[in-house]
Amino acid sequence: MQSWAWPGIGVPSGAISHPRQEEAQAIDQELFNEYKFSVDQLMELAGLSCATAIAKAYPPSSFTTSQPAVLVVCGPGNNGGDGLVCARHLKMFGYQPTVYYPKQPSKPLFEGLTTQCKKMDIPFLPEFPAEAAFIDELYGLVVDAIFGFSFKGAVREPFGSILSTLERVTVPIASIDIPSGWDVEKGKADGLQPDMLISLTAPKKAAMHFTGRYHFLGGRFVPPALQEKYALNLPAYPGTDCVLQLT
Ligand SMILES: NC(=O)C1=CN([C@@H]2O[C@H](COP(=O)(O)OP(=O)(O)OC[C@H]3O[C@@H](n4cnc5c(N)ncnc54)[C@H](OP(=O)(O)O)[C@@H]3O)[C@@H](O)[C@H]2O)[C@H](O)CC1
Ligand SMILES: [K+]
Repeated sequence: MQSWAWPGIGVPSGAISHPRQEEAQAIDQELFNEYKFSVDQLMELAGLSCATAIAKAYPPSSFTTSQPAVLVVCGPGNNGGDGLVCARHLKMFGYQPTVYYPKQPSKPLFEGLTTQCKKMDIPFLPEFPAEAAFIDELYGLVVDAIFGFSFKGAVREPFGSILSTLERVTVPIASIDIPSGWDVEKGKADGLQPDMLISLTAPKKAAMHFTGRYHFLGGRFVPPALQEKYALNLPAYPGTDCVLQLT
């Protein structure tokens, strides 16, 4: 299909920008404070982008498990919220998602997203599988929605153990925004090495260290003036698509 841009968004001639951690957080804050988006709005678009990118890279027919079973691991912040939205859309798309959500914030946004998933018969695991082999046996894909662009420092439990198990799984991992455990700018050579990365808004600096097969851009909600202010130089999304394959 031919690519075209919405009026007002030029097709950039240079390379896509890779914001640093502080820039990514500043863009996020500006979307909320200056542009008056609500978190729920952007999270819905972010999570839908993730489910859409996953459906493009891993259609249900590509699964070798008896069902297109997906384990979605959610962290305590907004990256985890994107994971919950992604799980709900995956279910709508015909996948069988299961969620693991060990640190559930008592905030209406996350409680609402959790209820929505449960009412769609998406199971929540009470414990994380102890062995990577169990994950390989039961699921054809893992969605990593543990940490996004606010991750800092050494990983604290229970996420350290979860990440060390995920580092040993052999089924593909799709990371939302940042591979969890990675420094947002420097990456982590001995950390999780996902097969897919879905960068939201713009790929963060760490994305330059991504070596997996599929890199998608999602979160098609950044107004042109904000793209220009931060010189994001985003490529044009194809037609009305909410995702764009970068590699
Ligand atoms: N503009 C956009 O593109 C949008 C992106 N979205 C998604 O939001 C995340 C960023 O969300 P945020 O809530 O700011 O942060 P995180 O999800 O990355 O993580 C915050 C929580 O993680 C805990 N944390 C941080 N470091 C560690 C660590 N070393 N060990 C354990 N836990 C850690 C932190 O805990 P605290 O105790 O420090 O509070 C937080 O609980 C972005 O990446 C996108 O995925 C939005 O959905 C929409 C807009
Ligand atoms: K992540």
